[in-house]
Amino acid sequence: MALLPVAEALERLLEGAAALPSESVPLADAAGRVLAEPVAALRTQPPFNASAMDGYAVRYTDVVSMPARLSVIGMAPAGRGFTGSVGKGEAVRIFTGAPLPEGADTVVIQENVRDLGGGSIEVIEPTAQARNVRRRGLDFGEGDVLLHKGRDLDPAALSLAASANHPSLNVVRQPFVAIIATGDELLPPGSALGPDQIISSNAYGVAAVAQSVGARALDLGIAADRKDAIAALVKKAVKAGADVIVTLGGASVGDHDLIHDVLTGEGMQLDFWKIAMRPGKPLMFGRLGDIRCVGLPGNPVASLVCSQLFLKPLLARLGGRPYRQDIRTAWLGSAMHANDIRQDYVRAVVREDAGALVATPFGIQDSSMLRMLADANGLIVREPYAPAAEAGAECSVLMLR
Ligand SMILES: Nc1nc2c(c(=O)[nH]1)N[C@H]1C(S)=C(S)[C@@H](COP(=O)(O)OP(=O)(O)OC[C@H]3O[C@@H](n4cnc5c(N)ncnc54)[C@H](O)[C@@H]3O)O[C@H]1N2
Ligand code: MOO
Repeated sequence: MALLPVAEALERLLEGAAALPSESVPLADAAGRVLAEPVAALRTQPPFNASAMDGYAVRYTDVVSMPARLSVIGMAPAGRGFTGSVGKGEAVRIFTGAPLPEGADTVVIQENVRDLGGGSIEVIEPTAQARNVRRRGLDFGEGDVLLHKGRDLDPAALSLAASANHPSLNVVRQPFVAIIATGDELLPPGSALGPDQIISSNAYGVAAVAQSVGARALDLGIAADRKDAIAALVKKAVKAGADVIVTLGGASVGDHDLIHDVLTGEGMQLDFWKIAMRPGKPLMFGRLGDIRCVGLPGNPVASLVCSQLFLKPLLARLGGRPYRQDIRTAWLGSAMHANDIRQDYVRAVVREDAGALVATPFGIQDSSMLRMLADANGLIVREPYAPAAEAGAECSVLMLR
């Protein structure tokens, strides 16, 4: 099978990927979710003309000339408005958030009032009409559309929805990813390893990639290099309701690379397998009914770079989130060789130098080397057959952090 260009692979992987159906969640569980529909206000806020300060509700015409002596006829704390009316020469003691009593149109802050005792006050500083009053509906009116479909429910959006009297919200269902590692050589972190064994590391990074775009990840553990063992975990993923099944390893051409056979045996229709990319050549993609199957290469760096380039945009789409890779222009910090047929993603340190970005690739790029990926903050993207480039030449960098 010819190697598929990266852009075409991404296009095929994203084909038909749209926001999943909505579900209603209580506000307390809605942080970070994506609105499936607009949110309109179920009430007006504030619902009445309200005092913005602690002080005295007065008639402006009474406090035009200073000092102005007024008699206090009642009290209006927040939550318990004064039911009478403020007449000429009268004031009501009022607190922040309380409804402005009938008759009054202005609030004088208490710092500008002298208490004369016996229910009398003297206003000693001039004020403006309607000062310290929040008009009814200042924030929003009933029926106003406050939040649009697709809005990420950040702190302000959540408090606004609560204030608009929504106890729950319709949000896009979170994409659910099941992750299956494969390989006889793999054991989970914390294991006592035999001489031929290594730690299964990929699932942790891949799950974090999924979570970074709001997906839920279920790590189904490690299947031995046997078709029945892998098939059992694939069945488990299907039963769990996965939207996406991610397999790790076994995607290449070796005798123990069984993923393709197992997935097609379970009913997957293969879309593509093997792409013109480094790292990540053996990437596989297919559909098992509505479930998308992404076969990531086993090499740890290939697993994570493919997750960044393919899994992240796919899950973002399914989750109703816009997503764009952060690609910037930089100068090369050191020379690079001519490239071959595979689009290259080269681990690099990107730093700012006199207002410009300089990207310096690491000398070794073996796709087993995780430490260098963790040290890198960007990937220099080199087109297939890019000619050799000198230090100082312009390049594209996909920022990782
Ligand atoms: N003859 C060929 N051999 C290989 C080719 C090829 O085109 N022809 N492609 C190479 C490339 S490129 C890659 S990438 C790897 C990927 O192969 P697989 O997807 O089949 O991965 P495995 O063989 O299962 O494992 C490769 C490597 O990664 C380690 N591994 C696997 N899973 C995990 C995990 N969950 N956590 C940590 N490390 C993992 C595994 O132990 C191997 O060392 O194939 C090349 N070969
Ligand atoms: O794609 Mo592989 O990751 O080049 O080693």
